[in-house]
Amino acid sequence: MVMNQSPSTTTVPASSPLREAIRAAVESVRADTPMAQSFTNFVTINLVANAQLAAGGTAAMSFLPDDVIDIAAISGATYINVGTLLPFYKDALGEITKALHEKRHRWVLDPVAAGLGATRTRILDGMRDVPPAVVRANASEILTLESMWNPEHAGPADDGAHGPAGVESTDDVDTAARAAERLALYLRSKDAEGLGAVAVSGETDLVTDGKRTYRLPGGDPMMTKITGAGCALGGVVATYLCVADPLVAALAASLLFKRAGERAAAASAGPGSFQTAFLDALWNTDADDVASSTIWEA
Ligand SMILES: Nc1ncnc2c1ncn2[C@@H]1O[C@H](COP(=O)(O)OP(=O)(O)O)[C@@H](O)[C@H]1O
Ligand SMILES: Cc1ncsc1CCOP(=O)(O)O
Ligand SMILES: [Mg+2]
Repeated sequence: MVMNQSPSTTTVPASSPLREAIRAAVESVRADTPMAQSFTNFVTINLVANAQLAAGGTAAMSFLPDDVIDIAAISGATYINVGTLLPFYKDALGEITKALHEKRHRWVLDPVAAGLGATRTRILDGMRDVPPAVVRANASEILTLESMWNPEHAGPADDGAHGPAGVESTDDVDTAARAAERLALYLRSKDAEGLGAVAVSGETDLVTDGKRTYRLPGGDPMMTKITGAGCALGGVVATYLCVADPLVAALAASLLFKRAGERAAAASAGPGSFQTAFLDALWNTDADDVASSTIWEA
């Protein structure tokens, strides 16, 4: 489906500091091969690592708190995903996120299935005071996490929200726009440098730092027919976070995925070949392709 531009948005000009920053992030990852470690779910862990490599970075997966905290010292950023919960996660994630916050080490959270089950809620609630630099999630997860974390939560501004979902979204991206902006402001209020961003994925992605909000059309519905496109996107946001600020990292990764999804759909015949084509497309999509993408500013 082709998404039309809303009359209330403008297109970010072809030549702009934002596009230059996105281009620089993509080039810098290709040139410097930064490492972003992950504590992620065991369904999609392989795709996350391969996507990070295909974007030009490197990967390291770990689940032992001491190890994750030690690796943070040589990792440009960390990716944390709560998709598949194991008994030890309850204590491990609290210990890790507290240490990352104390070290001012930047990390990305994918709150997979936020709102589903008391244990996941307890784990995410435990991150409220030590939050990440970037939250990357689908619309339902953003709506749930924002209402859980933000003391300024404005109530029913997100009319039409469907509440907690499984790993798939039951809400559209626009429904979560205000919540994403409030969540981004909350992240920034907790960051030592006042930086933070939220990336909401869907048919048209939304990326915001709470003050500026961008919409990124494109991609392909086939991206929802493989497991882990969202998780891999979170991992690649962490890869870009090694070299760029949270807003630019979230934009660069989201745009790379949109362009790669389009290429992969054109080159594949179904979910199996799409996943392979998608990794190839991440590898073959260059900084020009990413930085010249359509970007609408709200
Ligand atoms: N209907 C769609 N059309 C085009 N791209 C999509 C669509 N749905 C999701 N995507 C893309 O797929 C990737 C994963 O997003 P999403 O499926 O929302 O995440 P999650 O797997 O966490 O629910 C993102 O790059 C997003 O832009
Ligand atoms: C199927 C599944 N179950 C727990 S985590 C997970 C993967 C979710 O991946 P994504 O959020 O990228 O769709
Ligand atoms: Mg997800």
